[in-house]
Amino acid sequence: MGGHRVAITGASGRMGGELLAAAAADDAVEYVLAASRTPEAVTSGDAPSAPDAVVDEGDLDDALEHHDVDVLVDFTVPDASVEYLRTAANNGVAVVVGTTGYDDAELETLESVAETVPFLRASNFSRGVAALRRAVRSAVEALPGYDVEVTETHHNGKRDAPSGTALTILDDIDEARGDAAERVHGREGDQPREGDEIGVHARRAGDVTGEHRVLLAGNEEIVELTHRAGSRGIFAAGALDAATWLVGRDPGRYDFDAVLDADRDTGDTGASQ
Ligand SMILES: NC(=O)C1=CN([C@@H]2O[C@H](COP(=O)(O)OP(=O)(O)OC[C@H]3O[C@@H](n4cnc5c(N)ncnc54)[C@H](OP(=O)(O)O)[C@@H]3O)[C@@H](O)[C@H]2O)C=CC1
Ligand SMILES: O=C(O)C1=N[C@H](C(=O)O)C[C@H](O)C1
Repeated sequence: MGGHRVAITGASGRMGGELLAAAAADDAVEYVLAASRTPEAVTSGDAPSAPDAVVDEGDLDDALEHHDVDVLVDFTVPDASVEYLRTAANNGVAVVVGTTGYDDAELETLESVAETVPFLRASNFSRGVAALRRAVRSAVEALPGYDVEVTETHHNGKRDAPSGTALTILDDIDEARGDAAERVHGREGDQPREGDEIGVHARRAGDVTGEHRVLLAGNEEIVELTHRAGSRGIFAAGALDAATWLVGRDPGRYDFDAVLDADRDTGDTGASQ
């Protein structure tokens, strides 16, 4: 076989479960170590997605070496994630990170692992959002002076707002405009739109997997670009593709776009029939 060995932190979470299922179906993955602060809650036994081993988060350090892990995939919460990544870096294990909601200090610590190991972080591992980002950059460049508003909708269990993807799209818009616009979160009372500010709206409802919408309006016309995730499986599959791509690379920071570029070169677009 000769695939690689993956550790999944936060294995008891929504994304953790999806990653276990995707890893079980991925021929490039030879061995799965699941880690959690609640290992008893991790899918185990005879379930088709059951990992090869489950450890408590406190045992992660020893387990990475003992189970000869190549790459750690983390979708958890910022403070736990920073600790998991430090542990991975100390063990020379590559890291793929999907967690969102870091503050600036946490981000700095997180990114320092790239000095030691290959590190790839993305706020969204879907191919469709990568395409949405390209479309948004192109529309913003083509429509200078148009008003822009960004709206994201997620399930009622999501902690961070605005979503990591919305923040990435806002950064993309700033880059395309060559300027950092003021971000107005929600709107209430006597608060008309001013200058080139960008309105940002976060909605939390039901079990919505994730929707991102960018509205550009001006010149008596409207352009709306929307991505809707149909399942969390797309994020898990993207993260595992990134893990496969990352194993064996030099220490440093890598982008999900590089993974997608490599897939396009080989004709693997991830599209189901
Ligand atoms: N980049 C991308 O493509 C995507 C990113 N995400 C991001 O992934 C992250 C996880 O999302 P989701 O799976 O829905 O969240 P969940 O709340 O379902 O899972 C979070 C996981 O983290 C664990 N956890 C929570 N708090 C702690 C803590 N203090 N110490 C250790 N472990 C902890 C939970 O453990 P326990 O089960 O014991 O509570 C659980 O396993 C979020 O930041 C989300 O935004 C989500 C989807 C796609
Ligand atoms: O928490 C989620 O669910 C998601 N989080 C990511 C984000 O914050 O952008 C990606 C996706 O939208 C789902």
